[in-house]
Amino acid sequence: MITIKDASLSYKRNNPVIDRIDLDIQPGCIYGLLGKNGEGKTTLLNVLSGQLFLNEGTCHVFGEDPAKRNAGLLQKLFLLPEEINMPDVTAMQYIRMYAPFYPTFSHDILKACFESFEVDFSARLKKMSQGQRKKIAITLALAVHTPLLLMDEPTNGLDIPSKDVFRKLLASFTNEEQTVIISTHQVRDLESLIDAVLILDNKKIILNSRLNEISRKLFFRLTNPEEDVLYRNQTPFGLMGVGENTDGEETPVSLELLFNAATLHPQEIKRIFNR
Ligand SMILES: Nc1ncnc2c1ncn2[C@@H]1O[C@H](COP(=O)(O)OP(=O)(O)OP(=O)(O)O)[C@@H](O)[C@H]1O
Repeated sequence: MITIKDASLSYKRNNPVIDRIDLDIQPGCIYGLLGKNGEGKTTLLNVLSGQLFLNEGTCHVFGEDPAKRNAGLLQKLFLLPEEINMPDVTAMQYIRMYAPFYPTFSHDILKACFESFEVDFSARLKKMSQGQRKKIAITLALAVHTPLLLMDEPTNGLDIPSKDVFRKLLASFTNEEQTVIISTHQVRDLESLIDAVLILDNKKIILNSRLNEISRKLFFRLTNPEEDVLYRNQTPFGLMGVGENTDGEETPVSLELLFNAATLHPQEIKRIFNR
């Protein structure tokens, strides 16, 4: 449903942010998009939503080039940006400004989000805190219920209980017909929510894999110092490590260990995932 081929984008001449990347995104999955600061996550989400244009290569979303900004395609996708400039209207007026554009808009989801986030939808956005405004923005993103939902750091600014509410709402109100891509540094907020991981590093996609494939190919557990691992980290419980899973071990994926292993050893990760 998303196919990117040989794609490059530069803000400055001869300095691409993404460089000849290929990417296939399957429908019906929640993807976690990970990458260090400045690696191009926001840029990629903007390309997918038709707000930035590639210098080279092609991008197709539901078979169309988002750069053409056809209304039919724009109705099928929604980008929740990290920072949003909101007008001086009430939360409900804000939602009503956008709702008519999206044929998939769901009043049931809207009601559930307002109730769960406990926000006053008659309050003016300009008088809300940053976190309260974020809840309104997330509410709109979930309620439009588009087949493709792109979220840039959605949990930034949310308090701890609201992060939990966000996870529950996302899990309840997305279905197999929707694809969600969530860019974040808060990997703990994504654990138990995502089905697949994308890692952007050094201008390339160095991993695009479902969690079940990741746990088939890698182990994540306490290790002894002599063991051959890709990356390990001292924790209060001992040395947690990630390594190639050659014995059919079944261990839960740690996104933090995975990210460190992949960015430190991209070639090894490529070898393991291509075998
Ligand atoms: N409008 C712009 N003009 C010039 N350079 C830009 C512009 N927007 C982003 N960049 C540069 O492109 C690179 C990628 O930025 P981007 O915001 O996509 O990264 P990111 O992975 O989302 O970062 P972060 O995790 O810090 O939010 C950075 O080096 C950034 O400085």
